[in-house]
Amino acid sequence: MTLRVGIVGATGYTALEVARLLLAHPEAELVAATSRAEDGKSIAEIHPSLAGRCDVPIETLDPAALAKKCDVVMSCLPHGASAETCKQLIEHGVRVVDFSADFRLSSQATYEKWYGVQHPWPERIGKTVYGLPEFFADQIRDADLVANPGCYPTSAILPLSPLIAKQMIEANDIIVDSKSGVSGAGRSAKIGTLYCEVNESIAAYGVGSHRHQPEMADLVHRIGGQEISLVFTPHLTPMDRGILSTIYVRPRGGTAKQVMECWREQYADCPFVTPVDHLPATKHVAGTNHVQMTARDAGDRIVLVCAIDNLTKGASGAAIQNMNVMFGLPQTTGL
Ligand SMILES: NC(=O)C1=CN([C@@H]2O[C@H](COP(=O)(O)OP(=O)(O)OC[C@H]3O[C@@H](n4cnc5c(N)ncnc54)[C@H](OP(=O)(O)O)[C@@H]3O)[C@@H](O)[C@H]2O)C=CC1
Ligand SMILES: CC(=O)N[C@@H](CCC(=O)OP(=O)(O)O)C(=O)O
Repeated sequence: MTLRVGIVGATGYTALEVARLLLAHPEAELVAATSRAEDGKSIAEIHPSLAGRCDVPIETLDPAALAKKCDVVMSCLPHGASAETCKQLIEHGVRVVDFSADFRLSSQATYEKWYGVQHPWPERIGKTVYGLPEFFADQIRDADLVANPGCYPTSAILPLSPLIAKQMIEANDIIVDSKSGVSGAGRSAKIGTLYCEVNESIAAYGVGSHRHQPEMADLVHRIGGQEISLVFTPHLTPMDRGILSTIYVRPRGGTAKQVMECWREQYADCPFVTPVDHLPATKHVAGTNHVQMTARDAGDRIVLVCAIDNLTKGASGAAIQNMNVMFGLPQTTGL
């Protein structure tokens, strides 16, 4: 039976990436798409790269109607708005992958501090599985709601967690320096993402205050069993898509070679995570769900370098991977 997939927030970049990936998925099909602004158009009118390949109409569907049409809904909404929609969809019996940060953290207080809003459904905080099948596939399988990871956190949690779990690095001395393509900021116009602002320029932002810092710390703690403290600095770079994270850690006696061995053992059965000998670049993973990472000795530190595509493994590819796990398909189906 073909899985019927719906998208809420169909005008955005992650929605386009879900639609693109579903075109190649042999067991799932996009059947419904909603938006507040573009009711009555087809999804290909909003995303011209889909022309001739996908003509799903964009409709105003209430959660009950959407739930009836779908086996799973991708909630591609911003944080805050997403939680309320997810709640209503689940109450109407459909399973949901939430792209926002609303259910990723394990504490309501941390969410409200970093996001500056009251949580609309606090009962589910700490009771929603984090959508990283590399660690949580068993819980994802039966979940009604999956909190799809943030893009930057994916690029830090995957390299760091096994090293913390094995106590190979100092837990309180970690620097995550990340660069992202502009699609990470979403499709709606903001001055900081205009061509003239980002072209031929790289800039740091959110220094010491970016909301992905607590997500990285929370998840590495949950997976690795040890509290960590880290500094995270994101940068906006003049490319469409991709994230490169350069992570500075202090080894507890080991070497980069041992880090690579640890990763190779940890991710041996994970089809999308590849420790590589070369220095990964965003181009090596662009448009794919793959994660490449490597480690190098550098004085009294080890430097970890991890590349992902923010729209694929950082968002929509991960969501399809999660959907596959939820419905008993191989993780790689359609990816
Ligand atoms: N871009 C990326 O690389 C990543 C994004 N994410 C997360 O995925 C989600 C979607 O991101 P992305 O596609 O980039 O975002 P976009 O800004 O491109 O699209 C978001 C969509 O949500 C709808 N929307 C916006 N505000 C509201 C609101 N208040 N209530 C209801 N609907 C609203 C809009 O549709 P309309 O106005 O037509 O209703 C819009 O199409 C966000 O939570 C984002 O943080 C996660 C990882 C990576
Ligand atoms: C380049 C850029 O602006 N990136 C976004 C992160 C996108 C993302 O993953 O955001 P959520 O955690 O909200 O889902 C940012 O820094 O806000």
